[in-house]
Amino acid sequence: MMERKSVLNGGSQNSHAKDRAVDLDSSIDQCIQTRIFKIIVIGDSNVGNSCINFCFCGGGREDNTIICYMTNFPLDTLEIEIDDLKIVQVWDTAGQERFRKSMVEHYYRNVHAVVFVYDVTKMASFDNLKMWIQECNGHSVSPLVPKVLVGNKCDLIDHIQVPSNMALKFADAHNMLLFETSAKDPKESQNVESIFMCLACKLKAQKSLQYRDVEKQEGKVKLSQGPSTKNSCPC
Ligand SMILES: Nc1nc2c(ncn2[C@@H]2O[C@H](COP(=O)(O)OP(=O)(O)OP(=O)(O)O)[C@@H](O)[C@H]2O)c(=O)[nH]1
Repeated sequence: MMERKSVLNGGSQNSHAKDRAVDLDSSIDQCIQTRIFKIIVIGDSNVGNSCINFCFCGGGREDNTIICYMTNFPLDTLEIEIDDLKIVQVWDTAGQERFRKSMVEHYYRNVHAVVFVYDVTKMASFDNLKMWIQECNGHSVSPLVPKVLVGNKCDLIDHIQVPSNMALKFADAHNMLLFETSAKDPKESQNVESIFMCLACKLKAQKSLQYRDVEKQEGKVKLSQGPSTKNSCPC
């Protein structure tokens, strides 16, 4: 919260001045609250990117701390609000290669977090992760940008080709957390949620750091976040 004392002190100020000060405060607060993060979901066509997004968005959430809605053009976009964060998640549409290539620059620009997805029943989709990581790095996505690895379709237990320990090794080597999920099995939907909650946590932590930087640089406008009272980070 922004410190308000310096603006509101001075008993002779009339109520209009106070109202203006409060307006200023709330517009700054609003500015903070609508900070937008862009998360991209990358992986071979058919691994389940869209289903994962839909599962998270439409998965029958009982609380109302997360609000999400989708648009379809030019890319599918999912907006998620978590506490005071607004997260924008964008993913490839229908695996259309021609479309993807023409949008690729736009896709990677100003990204805040990356989710790499493979299909646990298709070794090729796991092998191709190297190519996706290369493409991501080739578009100057900073190593500091949080990245997670998701093995989807783990409900198809009789068809699993990518063993967990192999995926874990890969995730470790690339400094990522691994989530094994199913966008189809409701019992696994918690894991889908954990992916985005984990990223939200990381992004929130980064945001706190940025606030402290502002605090240091600008003595007058003091932006700081109080310590979190509950830790809902699943990672
Ligand atoms: N069994 C199972 N099927 C899944 C799962 N997730 C997705 N699918 C199915 O896999 C197929 C592809 O899912 P999509 O979400 O469209 O995959 P995508 O990665 O978005 O594919 P593109 O749109 O081509 O990029 C669909 O038939 C889904 O129903 C899962 O967790 N388990």
